[in-house]
Amino acid sequence: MLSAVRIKPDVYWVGAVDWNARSFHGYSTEDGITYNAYLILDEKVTLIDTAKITFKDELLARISSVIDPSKIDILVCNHVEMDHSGNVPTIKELNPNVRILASAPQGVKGLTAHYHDLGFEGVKTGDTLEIGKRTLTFVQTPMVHWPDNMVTYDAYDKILFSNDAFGQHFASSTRFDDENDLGEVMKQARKYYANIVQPYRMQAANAVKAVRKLGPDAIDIIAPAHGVCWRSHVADILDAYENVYTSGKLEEKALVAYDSMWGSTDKMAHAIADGFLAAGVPVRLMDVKCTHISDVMEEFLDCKYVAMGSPTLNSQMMPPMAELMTYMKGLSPKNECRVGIPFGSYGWAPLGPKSIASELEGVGFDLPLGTLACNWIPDQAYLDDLRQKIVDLAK
Ligand SMILES: Cc1cc2nc3c(=O)[nH]c(=O)nc-3n(C[C@H](O)[C@H](O)[C@H](O)COP(=O)(O)O)c2cc1C
Repeated sequence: MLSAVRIKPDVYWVGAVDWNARSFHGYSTEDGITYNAYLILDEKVTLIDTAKITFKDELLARISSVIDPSKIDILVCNHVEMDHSGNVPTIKELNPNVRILASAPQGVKGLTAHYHDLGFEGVKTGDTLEIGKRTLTFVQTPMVHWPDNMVTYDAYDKILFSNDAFGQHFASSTRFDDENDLGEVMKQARKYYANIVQPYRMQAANAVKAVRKLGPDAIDIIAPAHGVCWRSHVADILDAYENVYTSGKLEEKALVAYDSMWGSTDKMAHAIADGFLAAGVPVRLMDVKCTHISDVMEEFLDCKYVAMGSPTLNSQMMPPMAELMTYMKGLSPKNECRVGIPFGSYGWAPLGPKSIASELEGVGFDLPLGTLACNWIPDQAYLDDLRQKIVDLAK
């Protein structure tokens, strides 16, 4: 039976677990997804967020295990995206008098565009709403991940309903960080940041500042809209957001991502990786034929050295590399300290590696070695020289 999960007295997780989701708008979700909604039983019964429309039955079954869903008085919509708002019309149908709150003006505008005018009410940063013994405080967090995003703080229970911030795509049968392998949860939190929140680094950093402002003892639980709730590792996830994800600090690490048709660019990739290892720099080598672009971007997040390689195919780079370049540009990882190493093989005109170079330059990379283009198949002397160039660069 699908039941609600109590996360504090009178506060329940009533979301849905999408065990089989393997792609979320192009992001690979090997561990599945959850759509988290939270129910607060107070004088005014309040629901925070809903779930994707296809999980209507699961959402309603979990709510029904504690209360008749038509008794929901207030629905707080922290984010317009349909994985959270998909069942807003469902709740409205069940109780036409429900008050539906979203950020002003973007949340109200966005919900109206998605579901027509259901009488949405706008709230702004610092606005509060008494629902009984609890008072909810709203803080707008624009662009974490859309312009409408906001978080809701419940000071009575010390819960921050953070929506996309601090989320992870991680389906599990338990609802808390400490009930799961922390390494796996942190890895998914990092991948989530790298693929969803990264373009809005400053806004995410501001959201963390707003959380810090609440004070060191203000939060028992961070309850995001995806993945598990942070209870035992609140400090760890705040620290990761502050000091790793949003800090812009780069580690002495290297990523080598590439494609190859006949093995020449692959040989170059291995020589580059060997060079980094010889210089004592940890490296990850990722052939994009067998590595998803969202995994490449997770690795990319705090790498100082980024080597990207492609042979030349019909005067272009290989399409899987072009896909990665487009995706990387969208995530706008501008960082003037990042070192780019474009490389690849060609037959008669090195346009594959050259177009990689111009894409890397376009996102602000420094290219100290220029474009490393090899005509046809690299021999051992070429590979030794390439390896040495990397050693010299990294040292
Ligand atoms: C379908 C095809 C199209 C190619 N088009 C070009 C091209 O437009 N310009 C060029 O310089 N080389 C071209 N080449 C040659 C490759 O770039 C060359 O074989 C290179 O060494 C392949 O590197 P790889 O072993 O890493 O795949 C082409 C090769 C193939 C198979």
